[in-house]
Amino acid sequence: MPIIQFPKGLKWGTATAAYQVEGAVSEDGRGLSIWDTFSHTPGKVKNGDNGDIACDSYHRYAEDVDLLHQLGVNVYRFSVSWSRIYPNGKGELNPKGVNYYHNLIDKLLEKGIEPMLTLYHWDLPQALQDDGGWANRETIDAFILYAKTVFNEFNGKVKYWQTINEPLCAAFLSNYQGVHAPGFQDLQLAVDISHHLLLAHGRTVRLFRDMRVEGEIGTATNTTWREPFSIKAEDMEACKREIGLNIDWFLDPIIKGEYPGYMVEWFKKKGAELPIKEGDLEAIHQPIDFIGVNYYSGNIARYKKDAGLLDIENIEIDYDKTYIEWPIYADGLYKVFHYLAERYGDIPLFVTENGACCIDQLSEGRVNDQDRIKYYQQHLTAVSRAIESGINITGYLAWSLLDNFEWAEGYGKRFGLVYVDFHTMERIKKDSYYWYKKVIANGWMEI
Ligand SMILES: CCOCCOc1ccc(-c2cn(C[C@@H]3NC[C@@H](O)[C@H]3O)nn2)cc1
Repeated sequence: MPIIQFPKGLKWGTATAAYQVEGAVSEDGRGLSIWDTFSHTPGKVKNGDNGDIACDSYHRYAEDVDLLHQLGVNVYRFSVSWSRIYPNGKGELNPKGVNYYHNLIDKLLEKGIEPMLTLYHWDLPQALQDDGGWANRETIDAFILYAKTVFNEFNGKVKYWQTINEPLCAAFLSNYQGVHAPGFQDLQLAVDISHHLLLAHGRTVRLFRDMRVEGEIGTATNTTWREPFSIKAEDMEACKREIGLNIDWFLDPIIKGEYPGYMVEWFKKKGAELPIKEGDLEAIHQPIDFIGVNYYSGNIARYKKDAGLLDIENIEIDYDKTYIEWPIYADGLYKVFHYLAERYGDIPLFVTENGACCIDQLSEGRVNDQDRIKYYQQHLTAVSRAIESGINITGYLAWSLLDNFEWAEGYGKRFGLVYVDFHTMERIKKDSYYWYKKVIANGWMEI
């Protein structure tokens, strides 16, 4: 059996997000978020699922940290619920909310696990949405107040920070496709919000530097790969647009100080223009310490007139797919790494999400998820190939520690290394948990 070796200094961990695991949505002063509103709106989430209880991690965080400790990780990525800290998004601070995250972080540090804190993982306080949400530039000011509070509270304890998780989803799935909260379907709105999210990111990084907060700050970027069906220019351009919307649209302004011209023109053709004001690009263009890479899937694709936002169609050849219907395309992750390095230079890349949704059958207290193990083997091989090729990859976080609330898909789509019985909240380690534990302990894997 071939052995794939990983560098000794590679960080290993898992990731979750507040609304997907915490529950306790009305406890200890937490205010409503847009995902509370959205998930309680009939027809928005499969099976009418919502995050009211989720994995009950608000009450079971010590148990979750024990699972992390037994797994042997050295990093745990979680997000802070903005509306636990500021129930109305701004104004009165909620000390019980702050205290919850001190307890979680202290428990992690006690077990020798580095917290990676995501400031925004899609759960905008509903009170701010009522004032226009991310479409309103004043929401950026509220975010800066919230970020300043979090920096002040956890500086010195937290060493890894991420600003906004997957701005593509927060802008376009939420305001163009309408499949995520708050559920609008307006391209100009989505483009405006993508710009405001980048402004919030840039001003937060500036604040982080001005406050001399300890540690490193970075992004959490959606990434994907599209291999052109042919070398025809129209096919190659279509694939560039899909990759470009995920990566270039969000990372070019941060790292290059400008939007990708070909995408600006594309959106203009579709009737949407960027709301750039004097000084915006300078505010966004702040040096970051790492690019957070979130990767799940890729495909072969070709140009198709008027197909979706980008005039592109996937060629559904018989790739194996995960249970959420995403093709398994590990070579795409390898291509993404090289794309990022060629476009942005040697900025450290930290895989902050990668994982598989599988049909997890619990039988006699065991989940034999060989399909998930195979997915991880394939994608960790891509990580090793890239490192061997000289790409600066510093960490890898599996999505996710726990089965959790997978947004509009609800609880039926399980990504966890740990199975959660959502009736009893019992946590049951899957076979992939034991496999990942061994990879972390050994620093190598068999394929
Ligand atoms: C305009 C074109 O737009 C099409 C993009 O369509 C999608 C759909 C879904 C995703 C998607 C979903 N996930 C999993 C979550 N990541 C964060 C964590 O909370 C996980 O639950 N990652 N990416 C990306 C893009």
